[in-house]
Amino acid sequence: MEIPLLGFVIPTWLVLLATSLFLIYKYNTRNFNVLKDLGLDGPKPYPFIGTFYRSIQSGIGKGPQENMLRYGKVYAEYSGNVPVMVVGDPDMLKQIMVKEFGFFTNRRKFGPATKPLDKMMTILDDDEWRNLRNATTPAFSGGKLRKATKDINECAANLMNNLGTVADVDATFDVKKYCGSFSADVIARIAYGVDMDSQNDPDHPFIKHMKSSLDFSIRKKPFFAIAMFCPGLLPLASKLGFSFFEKETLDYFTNLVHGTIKMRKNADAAAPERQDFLQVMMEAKEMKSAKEGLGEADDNRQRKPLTDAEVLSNCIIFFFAAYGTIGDAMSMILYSLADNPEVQEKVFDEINSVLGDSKECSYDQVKQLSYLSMVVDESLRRYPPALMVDRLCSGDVVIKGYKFFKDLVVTIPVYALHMDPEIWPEPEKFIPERFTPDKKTEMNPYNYMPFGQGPRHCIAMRMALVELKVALVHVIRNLRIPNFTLSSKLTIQPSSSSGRH
Ligand code: HEM
Repeated sequence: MEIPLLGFVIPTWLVLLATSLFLIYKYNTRNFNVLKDLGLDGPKPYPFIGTFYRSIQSGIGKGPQENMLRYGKVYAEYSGNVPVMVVGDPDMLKQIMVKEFGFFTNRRKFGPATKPLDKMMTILDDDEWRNLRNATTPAFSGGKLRKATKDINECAANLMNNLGTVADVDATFDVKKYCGSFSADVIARIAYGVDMDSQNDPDHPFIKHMKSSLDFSIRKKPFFAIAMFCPGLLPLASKLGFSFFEKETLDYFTNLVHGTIKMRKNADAAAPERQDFLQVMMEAKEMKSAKEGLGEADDNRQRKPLTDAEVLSNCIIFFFAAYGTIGDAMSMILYSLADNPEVQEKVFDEINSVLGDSKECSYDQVKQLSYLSMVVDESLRRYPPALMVDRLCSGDVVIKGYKFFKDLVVTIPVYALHMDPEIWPEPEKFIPERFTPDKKTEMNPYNYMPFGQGPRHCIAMRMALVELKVALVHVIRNLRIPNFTLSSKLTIQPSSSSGRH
């Protein structure tokens, strides 16, 4: 059949195709005025990809940095066709992350959650999240961390020995792999009581699975590209079997966790009771410790027992969270020290004066390393492992004249905040003195948030900081780092040639 139009005869299939394309286009761009109507400016969105092309052009962290300079501290982005309000204004962030937390408790979802990761703390909502966070917070108390410092020291000594050994035979090597393994060994020991030693075995299945999980190239992770460009297609992609993680990887971690739980249950009843993360989770499942150690997010609601799925999901996610973030943070601190030899020397001197002859760094000594602390803070400012965090709005609320509505995604551009020249003069420069104790007291915490902010900030923040500092104590005390390229290849001079002992 053919349709006459303006003197031309057009085949029906062509008319149907054009109409379908037009309707798809209209459907896909239907939200493009939502934020404009609320008075927000931003880069021009395109059908299907929204404004994500800006991040591809400039880098995931740098896109918002450039946009903030151009459109101001509150502006509009589109993730595919999903409206996203980017907020870099510290007063508004205080409202969103703390004062109006009730409206911004949850995070954005990237597609349907799949087993065994469907109950991870990072993606749970509202009361389910609160219950889990309250149950697990006691596992990260100061007392537990103090006890764990011995294990952290042993893993850090192992890291230093491995870096020293590899530096003797190989001028350049991938430092992130070693730092990530260090962190994985720490979490395996202090959270699950397992002596994993992935550092000494580069072919350890843990490392293989972790590396493949954290490879976000489009070839390896088409699901990631779909999540960024066309989030609307995620349910379909999920049904077609696409996922962030390979099945083999999830099976590996499931077996690892189940094996550890089984071992723990079969353990000698006379053995001293463990106090680690796994024990806290297992007790929360039995409701044994419901009364003690109420978490910071606790609002006295009825505590519910954790389910098997919650225990499994969260045991797995802790490995992922620890490997990627600590590996990134530690590599970038070592890079900063190599790039600033005078800072490295100062850190070296401070470590020696605080530790004296002691081989290990105690929890109290960690607190005395004030210059090292400034170095870590500055490196996390300059190179935050999490470039942005987000919140999902659950209802209508007005903050500083801006209207937020249900299901609006709010992005907090951490990297852009940390690189704002109004707050951090010469932001590209590595200057630990930005974080002297006095300056830290005066600082607006909503301009600096490598671990997020408010009740949903990183649950392991204190542990991560102790881990990083203890690892640095062992490495810097014994090895000099003269060279480091940003392709994450580090050159280290071992103690024999550097004169460090
Ligand atoms: C340098 C290391 C680390 C950095 C920079 C980091 C950063 C972050 C950030 C930015 C968030 C989001 C906070 C927010 O939304 O306000 C987060 C959440 C989280 N992190 Fe970390 N993290 C680190 C290490 C770790 C480690 C070692 C673990 C586990 C042992 C961990 C477990 C988690 C969990 C479970 C959450 C979700 C908290 C919730 O939703 O309540 N992180 N982290």
